[in-house]
Amino acid sequence: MGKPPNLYSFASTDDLVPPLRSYVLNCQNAALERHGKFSVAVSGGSLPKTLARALLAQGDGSAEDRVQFGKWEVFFADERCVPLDHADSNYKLLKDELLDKIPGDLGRPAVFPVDEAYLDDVQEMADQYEKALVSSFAARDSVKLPLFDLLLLGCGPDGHTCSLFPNHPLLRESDAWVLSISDSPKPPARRITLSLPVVCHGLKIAFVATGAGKRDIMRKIFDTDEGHTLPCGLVNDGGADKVSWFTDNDAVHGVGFPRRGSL
Ligand SMILES: O=C(O)[C@H](O)[C@@H](O)[C@H](O)[C@H](O)COP(=O)(O)O
Repeated sequence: MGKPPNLYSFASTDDLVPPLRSYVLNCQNAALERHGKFSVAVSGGSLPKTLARALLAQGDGSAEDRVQFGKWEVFFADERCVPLDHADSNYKLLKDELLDKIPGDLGRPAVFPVDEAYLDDVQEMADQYEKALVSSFAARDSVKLPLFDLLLLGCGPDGHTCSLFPNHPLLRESDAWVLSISDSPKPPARRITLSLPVVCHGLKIAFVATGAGKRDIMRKIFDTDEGHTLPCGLVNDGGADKVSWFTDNDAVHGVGFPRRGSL
């Protein structure tokens, strides 16, 4: 097993937002230096709201603290098989919370939503999304797996992440980059998701988990053997010290796993 993941904990979500911004901007700046683009995959749930707070905040005016949205490529770590303007759509969530609020002078990200033409066929939707990734990544880097500069993920109360659920056969998928699921325990049932190997391959992988509702699952993920079998635990093990958790004290109350002091 590789090095342990980094667990950061802050007094509140308010206190988590500035370090999350610094972390994302460090990833952005390193990516821009490396290849002039910043490829990000984003989940749904509570993440887009917290992310928007971090990225739309007033910066300190320095070059390093500038969000260069015009150089971002935004993909979806998972998506629900619904129209893009549906209340359940992760694209709509991100658009409402963040994309529509980006000030013009920060540039417009290139955003890659799922193709609505395939709403009737979730497997085809996954295949088409994989094709979009192939065009963006394989064409650029001729890689076996897409290398996201950063994946921004949430953690469900059962330990799921993206639309990878505990004990689901999708966890064993090792070939496809994008998978379909028709029996998601969290509604809606039909979704697409990045595969576990793609998530773990990311250059940096960040989880944001806040609130007392996450306490039990955080203890399980970090302090028990069973935690290593849960999707979030599998990402911890597969991604090792590329993984960072941004949590508040409520979420990690009683967790024995050592926290890291600062970024
Ligand atoms: O579309 C989805 O359902 C999400 O991508 C899912 O994986 C989410 O990130 C977690 O369920 C955590 O959600 P919360 O942050 O709202 O707890």
